[in-house]
Amino acid sequence: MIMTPATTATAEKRLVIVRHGESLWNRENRFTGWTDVKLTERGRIEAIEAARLLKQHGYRFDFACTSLLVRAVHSLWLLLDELGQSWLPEEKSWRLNERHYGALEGLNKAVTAERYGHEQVMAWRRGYRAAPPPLLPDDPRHPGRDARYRRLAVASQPLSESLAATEQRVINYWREVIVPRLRRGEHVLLVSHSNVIRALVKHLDGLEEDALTALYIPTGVPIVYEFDDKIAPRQRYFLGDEQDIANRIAAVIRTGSKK
Ligand SMILES: O=C(O)[C@@H](CO)OP(=O)(O)O
Repeated sequence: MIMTPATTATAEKRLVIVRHGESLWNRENRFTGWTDVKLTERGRIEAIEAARLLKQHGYRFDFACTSLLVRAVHSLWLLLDELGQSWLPEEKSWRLNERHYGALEGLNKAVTAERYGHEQVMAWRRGYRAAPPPLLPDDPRHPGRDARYRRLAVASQPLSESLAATEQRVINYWREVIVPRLRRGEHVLLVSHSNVIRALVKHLDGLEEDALTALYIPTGVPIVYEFDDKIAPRQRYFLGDEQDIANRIAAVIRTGSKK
């Protein structure tokens, strides 16, 4: 992904993607997935700082979307508040939820690597086809037991997801909700999760599966996409200070080793 200064805040068809700020389980280095974990104070500040950067460069939005998980919802609300756009129409969708990490949710990533081996854990975390071990059908964390997923068809309630499966639902959302709005010239803000953003970037940039192992998404850094009339990406860049972004990416790469 290239990095350029934001000189085109008024581009006609634009999507800005922000990964939610640090969550309690990001801090503790635990697999999170569909577990609904709150932001840390640092995570709240990251969301506010992302909004300040957008504001400073003149970004405004017509529509915002996020997942059904509070770390993303609260990040969006903090962003909109700081942008002075809390009135914006917004939509929450399970399709923008983090990848379901199955039976790994709650486990420390470094401890899991000791138990299953580093290679296996990296295949689950950064590979494309490997799905983590699923939840058992009677697990109290089964999505069917959670009120927010009650209207979701049983076949769509995951017990674990590979990145490929995550990509499918994310692309459905992209095609059904975001593309029509971009075609109308709307500016869309999407606040979501690491693996949702990796899946969407793979799709938009036409990345090969192999390239995914090196694709890391820092928390709270706006990723800007500008599109042509056919909604093909014309430009994409991180917004912010290059060194700061490099440090944040390095911090994400280091996750996995902290107990
Ligand atoms: O635990 C998770 O839900 C995700 C994001 O924090 O982890 P990873 O980056 O390892 O895919």
